Amino acid sequence: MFAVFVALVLIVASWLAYLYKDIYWARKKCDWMPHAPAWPFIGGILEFGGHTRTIDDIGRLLNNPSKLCFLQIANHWHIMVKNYDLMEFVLSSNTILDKSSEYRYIANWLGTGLLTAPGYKWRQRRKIITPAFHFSILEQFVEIFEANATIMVSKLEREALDKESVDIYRYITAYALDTICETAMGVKIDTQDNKNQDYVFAVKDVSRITLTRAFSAWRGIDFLFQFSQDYKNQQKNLSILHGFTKSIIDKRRQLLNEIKPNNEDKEKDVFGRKRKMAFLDLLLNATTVDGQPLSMEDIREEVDTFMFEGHDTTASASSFAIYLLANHPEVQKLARDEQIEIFGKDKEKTVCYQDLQDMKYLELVLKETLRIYPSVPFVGRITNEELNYKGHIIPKGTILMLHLYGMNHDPDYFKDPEEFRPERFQDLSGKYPYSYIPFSAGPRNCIGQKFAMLEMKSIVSKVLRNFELYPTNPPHKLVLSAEAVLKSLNGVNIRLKKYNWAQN
Ligand code: HEM
Repeated sequence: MFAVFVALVLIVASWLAYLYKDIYWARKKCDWMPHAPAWPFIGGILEFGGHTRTIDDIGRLLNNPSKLCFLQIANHWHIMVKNYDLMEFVLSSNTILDKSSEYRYIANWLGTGLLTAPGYKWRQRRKIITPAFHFSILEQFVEIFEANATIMVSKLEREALDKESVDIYRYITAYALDTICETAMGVKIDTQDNKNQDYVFAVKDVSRITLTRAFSAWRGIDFLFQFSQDYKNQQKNLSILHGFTKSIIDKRRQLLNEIKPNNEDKEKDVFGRKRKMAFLDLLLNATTVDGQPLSMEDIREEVDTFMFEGHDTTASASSFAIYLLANHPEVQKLARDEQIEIFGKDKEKTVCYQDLQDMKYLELVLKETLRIYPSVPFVGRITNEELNYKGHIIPKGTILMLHLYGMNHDPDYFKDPEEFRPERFQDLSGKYPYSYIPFSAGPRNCIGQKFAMLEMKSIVSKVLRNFELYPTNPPHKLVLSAEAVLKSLNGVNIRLKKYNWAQN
């Protein structure tokens, strides 16, 4: 019996030694930066006090002159980065392209689509997908943005006008889901009319579970996670999400087949309307380097990636922009004056791409919103070789956690960082380009950045043309949570009154 016990102890000890041996060396090699307190085995997990405190907790660890911190969590180690030079070094690199291990939680849903793809696969996919964001394609989407925004305005008029408080995020997120689905997949899902709610719920729940796993010592371990209730929820949700995407891909494939080739109608859809090119069409027609069409799985993971990256990010940012406008009447006035200049007497005139380009002040408002509330607060990479950075070693296998939120709120880069001042972007000299990178930077930057700015301008413009925005009484205080996308856990509440455009 004693021998079995000793054998067991030896097995466990060897297993732990195997798991933790690299950390010992990583610690030593990273002695050129401050280290977060670490307990045996669990490391620095106790430094974190739950997801509403993640931003502050990381900010605290980085509050030192180097703006760097070595952090061990279980058997992984991170370098947390708010240091300008290292941020630039990582993001501008053509070799530090692999995403960190936290992304594998979302990979259950997104597979290895563009966001999560390892470097070698990413290059090929990025080449295939880049044309989908050409100006001529984005231009076609303006009509879809506007049509869905009209539905949202009617809903707000019915349900939210003159109420004490309305959570604008709820409305914008449904708008953004409808919009990304119609643009990316070419189909309407009408979530604004309360359809496909199981899909909407599954999107939300999978995002929540992803965050919980990224910041939990035991849920991050696949073997333990499979015994939790969230594992069961996740499996159910994934089957809804993947089933939905597959059925959409099938429908779109069928629709494209029904359009007669070499026929003057080929630019029209089956309903006789001018056919819009969806990203999905591009994927259905794409081939790999060896001339093979993309498989169903290849297409599905890209469509899921766009559904995720393309709605939650813009929904959060647009809601925060509207919240900031409601709380800053002088900025709201300037933004509306610009709308009046562009739309003249007719607030319902057909909006075109150029109109959105002309909204220069609104663009400053959105940039400043993304500085204060960056939709993606952190970006993670992993090193797959040992790196030499200014004579220091960054070991192979290091997770580099880039704190975009922290940079944006650092007074060394932005004077009075907590103040909402869109004008600051008018004369930002460009001295520190990597201090403001809401869409990341370098080769793996956000492919949807132009799409996002257009969509956000479109929806905020529509709201400004139809409503006066006010803070709630007392003013609503946001409870921020750094999920995969930055959110407010208690909603984004404001008050709305009808804006009388005729007075202009
Ligand atoms: C306010 C809106 C948005 C913000 C702030 C934003 C921000 C970002 C950031 C920071 C990254 C880098 C993520 C990382 O390295 O982990 C990224 C990547 C990406 N974004 Fe966006 N995004 C926005 C909207 C969109 C939209 C609308 C789409 C699609 C229509 C999109 C699609 C993507 C994709 C596919 C990637 C991965 C790119 C690659 O690795 O090549 N994003 N985004």
